[in-house]
Amino acid sequence: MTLETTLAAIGPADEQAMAAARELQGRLTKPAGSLGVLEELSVRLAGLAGTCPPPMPEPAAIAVFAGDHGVHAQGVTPWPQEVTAQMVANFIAGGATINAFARQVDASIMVVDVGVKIPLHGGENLLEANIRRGTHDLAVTTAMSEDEALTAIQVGLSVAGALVEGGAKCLLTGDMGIANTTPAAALIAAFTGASPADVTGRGTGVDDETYARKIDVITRALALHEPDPAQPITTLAAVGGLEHAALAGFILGAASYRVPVIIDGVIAASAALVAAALAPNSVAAMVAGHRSAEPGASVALANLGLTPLLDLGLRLGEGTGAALALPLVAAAVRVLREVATFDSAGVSEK
Ligand SMILES: Cc1cc2ncn([C@H]3O[C@H](COP(=O)(O)O)[C@@H](O)[C@H]3O)c2cc1C
Ligand SMILES: O=C(O)c1cccnc1
Repeated sequence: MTLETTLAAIGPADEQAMAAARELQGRLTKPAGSLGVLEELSVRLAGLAGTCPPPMPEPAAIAVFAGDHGVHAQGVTPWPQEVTAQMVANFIAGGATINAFARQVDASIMVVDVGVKIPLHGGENLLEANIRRGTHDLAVTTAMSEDEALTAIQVGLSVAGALVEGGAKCLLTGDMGIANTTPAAALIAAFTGASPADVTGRGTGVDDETYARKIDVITRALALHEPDPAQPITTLAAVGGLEHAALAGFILGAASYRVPVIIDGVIAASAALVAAALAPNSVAAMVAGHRSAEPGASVALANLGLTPLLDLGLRLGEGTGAALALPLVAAAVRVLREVATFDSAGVSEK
């Protein structure tokens, strides 16, 4: 699928299926509204699937998109860039937190190299789709060309397509890329109009000095590029990252198949803003897994009108918050599929 045909395929939520889900929730053997956010989620998932009840989000597939960042040169993170490649090797070996969580929730993991600096070697769950070995420094020039951003989006679209065609009923976003909270914050500032100070966080846990430098780097980048949110690809190319671009494509791909996509933390949330700017209806496919400790994530989710399911103070990325939210998404659907109605169970109504 090309980006153009994908965008054209992303329609609005099905109002009839949503009305049916709302009506069914009111007949199930529990006080109406008593499942709070999960009821709203079930209604949204019915609207996405175009049927009530919607399918269970199983099997679920996580895609971890990895890339490096030229802005690392500005000293926005204490970690060396080679950690990106080393962590990709860890994902392939099954030893990272996301591997443990994926096993916990029975989701598959695919790792996609879209921009890692150091060449990676094999592994059956590694997709080698490197576009360039790290972006340029967004504080001094555009991070990537628009062609490169489009190619990365295309990789994300293809990965979503392959996973859904392979049977996945729910997609989960994952990321790995030392320094990638900086382009994420820059994208969130560019698309929401929020100030750099309000969207910049401490990423892997940077000290006060690095934190102040990060805000300054993002402020300078926005002054240099003057990104226009009405030009999403130009904005993405100027201040984004290759994994952010691929994630935007992945989210759009899920939306075009009308399959839910669980948004993880701040990197995925920034990519979700790109996706929404390209196809506003894609928001119907997005489920916010959790509220990352990165302040930009909350700004982005509020802008998208999404309520995060979990709030655990997570600030890891990799897809960890999305994985932990998966059982809640499944539970929300299971209610519509399995809970008896007052009528069928012979329970008296008020
Ligand atoms: C060992 C390690 C494992 C990680 N797994 C995810 N991240 C997360 O932290 C990085 C972003 O934070 P910053 O912008 O501060 O560099 C990304 O790689 C993200 O996926 C990790 C970071 C480290 C160090
Ligand atoms: O919210 C995230 O995704 C996140 C936060 C800190 C570091 N890396 C990722």
